[in-house]
Amino acid sequence: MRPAARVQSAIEILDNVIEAAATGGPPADRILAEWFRGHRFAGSKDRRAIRDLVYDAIRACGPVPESGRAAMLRLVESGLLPEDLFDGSDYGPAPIAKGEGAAKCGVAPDWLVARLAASEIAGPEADALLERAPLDLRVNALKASRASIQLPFEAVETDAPQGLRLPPGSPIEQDAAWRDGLVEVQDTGSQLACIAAGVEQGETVLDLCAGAGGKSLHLAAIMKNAGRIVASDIDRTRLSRLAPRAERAGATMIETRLLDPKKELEALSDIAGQVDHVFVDAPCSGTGTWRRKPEARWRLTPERLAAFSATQDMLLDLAARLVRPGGKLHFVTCSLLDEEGADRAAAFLARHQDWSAQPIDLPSGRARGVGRRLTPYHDGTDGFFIAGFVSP
Ligand SMILES: C[S@@+](CC[C@H](N)C(=O)[O-])C[C@H]1O[C@@H](n2cnc3c(N)ncnc32)[C@H](O)[C@@H]1O
Repeated sequence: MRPAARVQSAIEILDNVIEAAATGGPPADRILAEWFRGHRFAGSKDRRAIRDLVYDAIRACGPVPESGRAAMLRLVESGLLPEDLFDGSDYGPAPIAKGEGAAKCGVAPDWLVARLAASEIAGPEADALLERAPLDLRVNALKASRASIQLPFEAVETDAPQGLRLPPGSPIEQDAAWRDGLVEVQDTGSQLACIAAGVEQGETVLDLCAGAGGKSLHLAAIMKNAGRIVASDIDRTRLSRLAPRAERAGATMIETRLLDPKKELEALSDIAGQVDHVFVDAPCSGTGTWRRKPEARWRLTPERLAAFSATQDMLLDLAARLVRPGGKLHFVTCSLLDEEGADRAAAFLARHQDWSAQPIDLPSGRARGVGRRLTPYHDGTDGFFIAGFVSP
């Protein structure tokens, strides 16, 4: 494809990304994958170039752009794309009209920039939310160790005990080490959140919002497969991905429970008040993962954010009913907003005055309220908030 045709393709894809953000449609990576499936003539170099154009444009536009073309013009205005590619050629974009405006640049929509600033994420802390994320691995201690694993990529050790960082785009999923379950793709921040929980061998642990089990697998490795992990979620599709992953990883201690929304306690009533440690990796806005999903900031609204906070409160209260006397509860979100972090932890303690906060002992991050916060700028990880509580 000619460079101008690639730009026009990126414009069309961006139109779909913008529409999906407004209507709750698929994320950008799925829209790209679908477009490539329908346009087989695009070779691997075309695909890479188009993907880069789309993601560069998403990162460059703070508020939702009016159109894919306006988003692409933002790249021209910022000096990241030559103007002469808008040449009006066959399959290329029409020439830039006099006075035609580019979309607004910035970190996020204005309301969200203000909320981030109120949570002390501004300047370089805010800019770092849109950098490209590295590719982090966790060596699966059930099958291998960081000291002895051999990988065909240059890898550097991270702050997580079994963490490795590879050059972005390393095709790890084609490597035997990944296929045989010796390594898992897991951001360092996510690894540190599991380490911070301090689960121990022999315990009964509930991973209340387990999703596809990224953290359940890590908790099983920390516990050396000794004890019991109940992994629950309301999302059947995500939860169904856990069993094959656990098998690959050799994690034999995990059982899954599908929950009914609003009736979560019913499916967990047999372990209510008996769990040594409940881990709540709560659903959130994902402001800490914009490096991987930059279009997520176009999807968020003040109403959706308030709904996430309410769900987090509900899940924390539910978790408190499941923990045994003297047991522990850890609350984690991949958000940098206090309304999904320090404020939720403080509100929990205000509602449960007989519980106490447990300090988070980590080499990375900084104290935030009663918990700890990791940020892309300060820690080079996805953004996370982690708080711990002990039951009376
Ligand atoms: C941040 S994700 C979890 C990611 C997962 N722990 C991992 O490490 O891959 C949050 C999860 O919470 C789940 N969730 C949302 N509402 C829930 C509820 N009421 N009860 C349990 N899980 C819920 C979502 O389906 C989603 O999978």
